[in-house]
Amino acid sequence: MRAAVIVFPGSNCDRDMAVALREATGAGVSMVWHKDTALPEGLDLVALPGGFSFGDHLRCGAIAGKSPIMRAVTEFAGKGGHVLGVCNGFQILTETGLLPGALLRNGRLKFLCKSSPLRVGTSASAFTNAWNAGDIASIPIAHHDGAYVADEDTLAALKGEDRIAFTYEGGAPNGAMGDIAGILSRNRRVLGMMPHPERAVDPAHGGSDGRRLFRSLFHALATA
Ligand SMILES: NC(=O)CC[C@H](N)C(=O)O
Repeated sequence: MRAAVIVFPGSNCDRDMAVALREATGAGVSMVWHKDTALPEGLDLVALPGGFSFGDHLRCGAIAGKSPIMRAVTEFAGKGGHVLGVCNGFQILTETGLLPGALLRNGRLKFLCKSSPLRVGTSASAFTNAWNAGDIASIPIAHHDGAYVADEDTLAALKGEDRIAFTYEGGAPNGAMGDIAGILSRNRRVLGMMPHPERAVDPAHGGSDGRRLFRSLFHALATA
């Protein structure tokens, strides 16, 4: 399996993502600078990591969404490539239109940094196949703009097409509509999620529930 992690100025979870991918899937991981215009050949996955790209200026992910590499990422996704966006990565995916909706300021206007119980909405994706729908996973959140919003038609489509990958169990701490924590694209190959699975891959992290997401990717994408 071959993966690339895109690095923006202000990314702070890029190396954690690379370590999680290497350790939990055995993937070869390339770090790709946002000013690059092409991705390495033969990739199975592109990961957009969490952080504070461009200092969250304008809106979280807005400037990163216009980075030169995002054209190549959009092309990769257009050809059916798998893309994982975590936290700031999810914000970048909505800014580029690879996923619908937007992430707004948390309901109580506070930065939230804590472990968060999630309910798995579907096992039918490369990112979630190691869970059963309805399973509970504890994965940390760390964001100030995590309130997912979308119009009613989009919310109905996400629900009707089984594209809600994760919801916050017991209610969204950030005010997200439908308690949505993560969603899939229509072809199910792009996942955006606010919680950080790469921060929960080793018991030393305080929990390893996030490892299942990487094991899912391994099952779905590792060929050798
Ligand atoms: N951990 C992150 O990726 C944070 C994303 C963004 N800077 C926010 O605070 O909402």
